[in-house]
Amino acid sequence: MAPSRRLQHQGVPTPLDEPSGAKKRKSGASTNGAIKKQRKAGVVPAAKGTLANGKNAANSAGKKSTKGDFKTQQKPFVKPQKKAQLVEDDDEVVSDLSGDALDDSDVGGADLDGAVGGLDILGDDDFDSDADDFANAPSGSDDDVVDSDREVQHGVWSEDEDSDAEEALTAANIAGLSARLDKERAEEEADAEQELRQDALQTNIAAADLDLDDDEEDAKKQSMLAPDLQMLRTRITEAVRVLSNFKELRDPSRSRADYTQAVLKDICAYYGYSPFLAEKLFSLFPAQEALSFFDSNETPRPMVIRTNTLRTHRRDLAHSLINRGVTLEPVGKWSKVGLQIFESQVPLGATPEYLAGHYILQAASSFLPVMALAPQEHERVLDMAAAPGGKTTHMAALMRNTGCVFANDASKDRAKGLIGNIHRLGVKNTIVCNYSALEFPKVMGGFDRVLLDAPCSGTGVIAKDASVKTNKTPDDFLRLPHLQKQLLLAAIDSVDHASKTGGYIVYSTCSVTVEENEQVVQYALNKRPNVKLVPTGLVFGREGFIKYQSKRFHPSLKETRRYYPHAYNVDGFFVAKFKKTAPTAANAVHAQNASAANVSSIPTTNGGVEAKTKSRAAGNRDEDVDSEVEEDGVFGGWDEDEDSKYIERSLKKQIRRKGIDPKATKSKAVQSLAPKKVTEGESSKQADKPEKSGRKMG
Ligand SMILES: C[S@@+](CC[C@H](N)C(=O)[O-])C[C@H]1O[C@@H](n2cnc3c(N)ncnc32)[C@H](O)[C@@H]1O
Repeated sequence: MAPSRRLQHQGVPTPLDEPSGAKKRKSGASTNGAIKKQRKAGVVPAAKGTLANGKNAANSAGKKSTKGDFKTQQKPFVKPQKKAQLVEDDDEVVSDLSGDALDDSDVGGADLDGAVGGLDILGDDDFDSDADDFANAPSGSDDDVVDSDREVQHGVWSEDEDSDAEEALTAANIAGLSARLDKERAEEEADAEQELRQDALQTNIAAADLDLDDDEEDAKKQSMLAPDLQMLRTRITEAVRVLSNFKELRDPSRSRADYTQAVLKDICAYYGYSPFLAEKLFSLFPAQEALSFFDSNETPRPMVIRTNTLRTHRRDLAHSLINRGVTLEPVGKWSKVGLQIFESQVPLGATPEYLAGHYILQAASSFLPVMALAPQEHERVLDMAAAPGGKTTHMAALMRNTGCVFANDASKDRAKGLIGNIHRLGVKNTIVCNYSALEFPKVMGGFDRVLLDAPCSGTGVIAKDASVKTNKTPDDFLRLPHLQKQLLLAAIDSVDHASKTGGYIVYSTCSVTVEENEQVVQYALNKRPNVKLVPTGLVFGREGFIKYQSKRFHPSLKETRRYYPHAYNVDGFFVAKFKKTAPTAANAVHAQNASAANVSSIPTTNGGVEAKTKSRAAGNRDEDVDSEVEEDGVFGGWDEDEDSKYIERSLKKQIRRKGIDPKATKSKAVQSLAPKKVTEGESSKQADKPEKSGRKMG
């Protein structure tokens, strides 16, 4: 469904197209075409070998056939007689685009950009929903450059009169897109044929036997290549149909569990998930919707760029890029700064506009946490896990480079990318720091707002990294939530409840699991009665769960928002917004310090750094994990009754990681990190007020 999806605005709920998957896999040839197309789009294929024929079903969602779908869905294109008249009133735009703002020195120079661009543009292995890989941005024909004349360039594009302007822009681009799709289709057919030949060779069918001009032969070969896919899809569709109307359609000899088990087995084979993850994700939705979710994970999301309003206006950026042969349109009415890219003749990470910091490549759903946080001018804001800086730089733009953003990340390597983006985008109100965020608010507190865009399993961005399908274990869904809970408490404790303008915390992940989202939020509500959930202010998104399997969450969890690829055509995401109403109690701070001491950050390929739970009893992590499960109870709890001996040991390890010999500095270093006994008054000072002697900034 790639092309039709790509024409949808992101964020606007779209009707589900359930049987779409069934349409997708009519033949081996279309499957091959789909695989090829996804490779072009830079999608990482899932692990091979999950299917009986040795092919990877995971990334072959039959996009080829959707070319036809796209055409039939579109109204016949009529070339616009008049050039688009665009009108814009950009709230977020900084009106003064002075020479200073565009000063080359702010751009950070080619070296820096070159060094950093990799993180932002060429993607990184880590999980970061912002770091799209546009190096493979498809290049197309020349004939789709639309309206490069001055009338369009000097038009004004109004957000408030959005529909006209958006339609005009869309129409202006659609001709090029249509032509390009035709060309792509022809190319894909050629590719598909080529791949069919290769696949046949791999499956030991003699190349000489292949006569692809012969229809009968062709059909025979195809059925030899992909019979299992067709069978699996049919079985999945049928089981889902029964599960959706179980009373009426069930075979009386089979229970719901029988059907579910069977369909999960087929889902694992068809899409390439581990049984564990397939079940976890399947259980989030009704059966039919789960299928849509799995299907949508096979389709790359549209490329999106965020206009840097510190440097330019969206309309100007759009026109510059259109003139370079980029086909684009506004991402949707919900954002004033996003542009959705359909096609580009130039690598989007190397345009002059990119190098001058006029935009950043950023997934649409990554806008949402910052929009929910809504940082205000002149505030003091903390971004706890900031690299590579998509959200930090968005915050700085909303704050119009006033106030101060502390952009922290535990990974030094990723912090380099963060610094690069800050320079390239002309951000001047930000200080970068490199702590484990668990150390806040000890490092610094008293913030008006804090964003915790937490390290997570990435189950919302499987379309970008199919390895998640197989590389997540049950242990990950204990360790990550453990870290997320501790980070969230640290975020809460770092906020000034008495802030005149703020007092807010936003928690977000690019994961859709309940363990990493509602359970973490519920944990924070349990541990910090001085916060409450408030509306995110986001205009779309599904309500968070207040009930999931045997778990029950506080009714205010309805204020949180879930984002799904199949529902909104954006990466899977979760956003919760808290308001802090009072200082954190002294005993809670003490407990937090003790608990945090038992979580250390270790580098991983997933989000850069993640938690390693320290043994709380006998140095055995499994025991520790088990005990957490017991303590978790309904909401996922945490026991602060820690053994000081182990806390101290953990603190020493922290000191060692900082390159200090704990023996040499024993008393001082350990004392400086160890939780202090404080009175209630002192505690609130410590948690809610900034420390004057902040360490290691910049
Ligand atoms: C989802 S990414 C953040 C993406 C970022 N907010 C953005 O918009 O570009 C999660 C980040 O958390 C960082 N991280 C992991 N554990 C951390 C910790 N204990 N303290 C601070 N940062 C941590 C990782 O290095 C990673 O960069």
